[in-house]
Amino acid sequence: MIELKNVSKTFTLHNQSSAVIEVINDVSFSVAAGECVALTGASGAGKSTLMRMIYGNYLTQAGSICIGDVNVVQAEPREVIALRREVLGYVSQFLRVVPRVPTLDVVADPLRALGVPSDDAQARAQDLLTQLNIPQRLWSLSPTTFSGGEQQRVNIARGFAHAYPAMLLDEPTASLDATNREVVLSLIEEAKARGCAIIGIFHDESARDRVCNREIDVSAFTPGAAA
Ligand SMILES: Nc1ncnc2c1ncn2[C@@H]1O[C@H](COP(=O)(O)OP(=O)(O)OP(=O)(O)O)[C@@H](O)[C@H]1O
Repeated sequence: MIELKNVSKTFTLHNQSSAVIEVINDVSFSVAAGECVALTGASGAGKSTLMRMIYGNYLTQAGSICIGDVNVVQAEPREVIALRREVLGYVSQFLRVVPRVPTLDVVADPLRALGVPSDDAQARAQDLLTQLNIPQRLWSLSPTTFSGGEQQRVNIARGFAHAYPAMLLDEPTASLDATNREVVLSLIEEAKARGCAIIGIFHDESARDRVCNREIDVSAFTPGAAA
């Protein structure tokens, strides 16, 4: 479902004498439907950079990154937008929302964008918010004033609303209490069971051991670090 072939990345710092930093050199791996793969490696190894490349936020200088039949490296912006709407979900650590949109709509909107009837989208959003212990009195409010943990849970609810065939998870259990961490791990297990291919960064080792089928140590592809 997700296939990286000979992927490399450099950053050029235009404001610092055009210094070129090589971050990732020649990564190849694939993730099958129903599999969860953890990206590991020391801080600065390039885990987040690789996730952003897969999501199409960062340019990739060499190689191919295929999600289904779309190569993100060469895709047109409109193809990347369609891919993100239908195929590739991304749960980052932080919620980014339009101000004044109620929490229920924040969670239901990805489904409505896919043409799911509004009532069904709302029912799914209510179910996820209930599972993630967001009190009903907060559903009609914008999450912009919510606590950090509440915002993270709204973000997870939104990320899991649609049954994406592939997902990227950046520290999905960070700063959650034990009860909500358990809910998130169950959502990941459910996604795997329905065939979702997942790549995640998990600093929480026991979470990683529980949901991930294997690990890829990104430091092995960091120029200079492997020596
Ligand atoms: N936009 C950028 N411009 C220049 N260099 C960058 C940029 N983003 C990341 N880097 C560099 O790429 C390297 C990898 O960073 P990255 O954030 O991917 O590491 P990481 O493995 O996710 O680290 P952590 O576990 O600390 O989050 C670092 O040396 C970082 O300074």
